[in-house]
Amino acid sequence: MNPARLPGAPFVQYRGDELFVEEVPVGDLAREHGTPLFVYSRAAMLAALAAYQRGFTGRKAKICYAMKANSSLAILQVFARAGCGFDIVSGGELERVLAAGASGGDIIFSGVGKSRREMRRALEVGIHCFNVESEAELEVLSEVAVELGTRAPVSLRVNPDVNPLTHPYISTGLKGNKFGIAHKNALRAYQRAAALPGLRVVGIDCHIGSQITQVSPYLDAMDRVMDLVTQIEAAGIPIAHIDFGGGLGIVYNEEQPPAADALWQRLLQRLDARGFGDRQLMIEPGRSLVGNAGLCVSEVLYLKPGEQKNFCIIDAAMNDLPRPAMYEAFHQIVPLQRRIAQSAVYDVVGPVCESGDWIGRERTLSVQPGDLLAVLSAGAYCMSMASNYNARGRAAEVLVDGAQVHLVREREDDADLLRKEHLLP
Ligand SMILES: Cc1ncc(COP(=O)(O)O)c(C=O)c1O
Ligand SMILES: N[C@@H](CCCC[NH3+])C(=O)O
Repeated sequence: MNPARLPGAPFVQYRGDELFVEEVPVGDLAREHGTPLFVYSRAAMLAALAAYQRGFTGRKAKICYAMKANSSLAILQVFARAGCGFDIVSGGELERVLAAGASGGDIIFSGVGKSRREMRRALEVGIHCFNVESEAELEVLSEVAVELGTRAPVSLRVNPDVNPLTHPYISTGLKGNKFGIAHKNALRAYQRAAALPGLRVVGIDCHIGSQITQVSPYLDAMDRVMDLVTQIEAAGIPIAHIDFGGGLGIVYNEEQPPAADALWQRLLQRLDARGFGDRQLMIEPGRSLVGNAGLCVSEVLYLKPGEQKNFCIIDAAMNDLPRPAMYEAFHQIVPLQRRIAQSAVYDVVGPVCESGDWIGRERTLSVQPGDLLAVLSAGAYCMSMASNYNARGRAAEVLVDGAQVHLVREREDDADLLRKEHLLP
């Protein structure tokens, strides 16, 4: 049966009719570790990173993995060991990335709602900079830094009002979004930052959205950021680095996003043409580094013919794979063992008590109860958004490295779920 390779799943392929991740049959992993089970390919992550590194050859650039995409410790370790920095959005992410071996100087801190406690801790560990998202946050950060007798390095996240041409829930750089400081107020905010006693301006930042599959929104945002840098520097405030955020899309179905190196070739041409090519650059990719490197294995529990539809009920659910419920997102679903047998059209759903608990709609599958399925492109925004809804423990995770398998997260059991709660007297 062909094709052996699956679109959007590098390092995942059929050998004969059996699905492998790198050198390992995925079915063996499910039998050993149970389901639902996330499986990641280390080689796929490093290949995705290498595309960015190629794109920046000969440039001053720092790749800061946006760890919200997948903050499992082993994945952070892979990127830390490969020399990445990290984009974080909470004190929890800060502690995780430090635990995985990153150092403070490799970390940038984004997010609209940083608390004083989070700011203090980030200053104590010497992070590279705060991406500040409002004028009010500038004031608070300055106060916290003064209390600690230091100056906080800041980069202001500007909202360029550019449409990233993606799902509205994951657009962040439009006027109506909560993120960043409006383009028209940015100069004023920089002047305020430069005057505050606890701040040191180091850069400018912008991130317009996620799962972007076209180059033009990046070019538009870049133009607006470069216009601003010119204005801010004319006002006497030097900008040491420019951060263009993340957002590059991946293949879930039939998308055709540019490769990271091709995208950056285009963007660097524009930067060079405008005389900004020798600046220190930063980027914050998340999904494009891990999304296609992971899959989730699930067992078929029941087949349920309905009046209007057939349902294929699997043991993974919206608490494990929230993207379909949240964004009507598409993930490919393939069998671990291909077979020539009669197929039918199913809605693939989980056991959670919500009609929104579906993983795939109208999929043609040849399945029986007990079969194993793989939900592809599940490396980003799946485990990191997983929940315990319906008192379901979160899945286990394994990382495949060639023929080696590492269990990197154990399955949460019922005792784990009860641990932090107290009965009334
Ligand atoms: C500030 C910031 N940087 C980086 C990212 C990473 O985005 P993506 O996973 O689309 O690359 C996000 C998420 O959209 C973000 O909010
Ligand atoms: N969680 C979103 C991406 C959000 C990006 C964070 N700003 C997704 O799965 O597509």
